[in-house]
Amino acid sequence: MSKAVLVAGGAGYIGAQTCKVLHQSGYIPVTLDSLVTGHEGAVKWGPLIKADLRDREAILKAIETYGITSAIHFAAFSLVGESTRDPAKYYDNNVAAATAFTSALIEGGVKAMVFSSTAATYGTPQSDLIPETHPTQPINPYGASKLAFEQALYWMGQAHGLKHTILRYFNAAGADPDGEIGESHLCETHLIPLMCQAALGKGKPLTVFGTDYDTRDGTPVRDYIHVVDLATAHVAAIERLLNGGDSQIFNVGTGEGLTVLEVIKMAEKVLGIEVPHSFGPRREGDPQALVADVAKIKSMLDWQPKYSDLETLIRTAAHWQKTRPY
Ligand SMILES: NC(=O)c1ccc[n+]([C@@H]2O[C@H](COP(=O)([O-])OP(=O)(O)OC[C@H]3O[C@@H](n4cnc5c(N)ncnc54)[C@H](O)[C@@H]3O)[C@@H](O)[C@H]2O)c1
Ligand SMILES: O=c1ccn([C@@H]2O[C@H](COP(=O)(O)OP(=O)(O)O[C@H]3O[C@H](CO)[C@@H](O)[C@H](O)[C@H]3O)[C@@H](O)[C@H]2O)c(=O)[nH]1
Repeated sequence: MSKAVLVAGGAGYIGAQTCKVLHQSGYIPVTLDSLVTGHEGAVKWGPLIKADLRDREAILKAIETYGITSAIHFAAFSLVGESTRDPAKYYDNNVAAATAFTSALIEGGVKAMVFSSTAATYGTPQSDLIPETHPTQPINPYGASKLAFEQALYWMGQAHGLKHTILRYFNAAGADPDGEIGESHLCETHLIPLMCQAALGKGKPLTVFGTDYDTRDGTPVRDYIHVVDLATAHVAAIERLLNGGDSQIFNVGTGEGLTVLEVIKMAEKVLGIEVPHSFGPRREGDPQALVADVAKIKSMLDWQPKYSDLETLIRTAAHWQKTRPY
């Protein structure tokens, strides 16, 4: 069994962390990334091939050079707001380029693939906990593009025998506990990094988007999952496929929901500093609550979150924001 895994998007936030955990688990992560939103400095645990998802020749050459038999696909655009303004950009990269990438993998004889999907495929939740069987009715082009590729992958798997695991992440957060890598998006929209930047005086005061939701304190509820726990879920998923496992969809979250104000209060306690914030209107497209039902991944992948308590999420995210080299 080859130990080399092709990681498309390995220079990004979640991809780089997964490369680190792959390396710690005895694999060789081979990153394929155009660096459109990623960072060369985040690729530390294996080679970097600077190429686009559509670069068939580069993909086939990588497969041959490193003896690759499995891949993880992180490379995508993922800004919900931008997707509503420019849906074609999202279908082009997240569906068309992803399909070209997968075709090249199949041509090169790759038999196993893990794909980064999202809770945004579900749309407005119809239950407190969202199981994988929940209806998928995305309410923005980003979620729709991820769902469209899930479906393309299903049919390509049926036609060509490509076994795949779809991981639907809830809210990725936190940073490498060793401080080597972390979240560094040029256009940052996520709560936890923006909150840490505000607290550390490195960014604008935070605006809390909406206080009139039907939740404990009026602010939206999310299921925050530490990036290291996400990374270990990918390694478990690839190992299951390499050991003959069938194609499956898994939620990746904690099963616990936290409001925006609970996150801010914990940050003030953990960091011992005030988070400057004000209250604004709801952000368009934000669902009231998104919390994963994680029974399936816990039983079938034998996976448990270890770093996703709110204190560790905030400590690691804040440490990264204080010291980050990129
Ligand atoms: N961050 C979250 O909370 C979250 C939640 C659910 C799902 N996801 C999914 O996880 C994946 C990774 O997210 P992230 O936050 O690490 O994003 P990121 O922007 O940090 O990483 C994406 C990486 O893919 C690369 N890339 C994009 N398009 C490419 C292309 N056509 N060819 C080659 N490389 C390309 C970028 O340069 C970047 O390094 C995405 O697919 C995203 O949709 C993220
Ligand atoms: O400046 C900010 C930023 C965010 N929020 C709130 O914080 C929560 C979390 O927001 P954010 O960190 O932007 O994440 P989400 O919008 O929930 O989306 C993330 O989580 C989804 C799955 O749950 C993924 O599909 C997306 O890719 C990923 O960005 C939401 O209630 C926002 O309204 C604020 O109040 N102020």
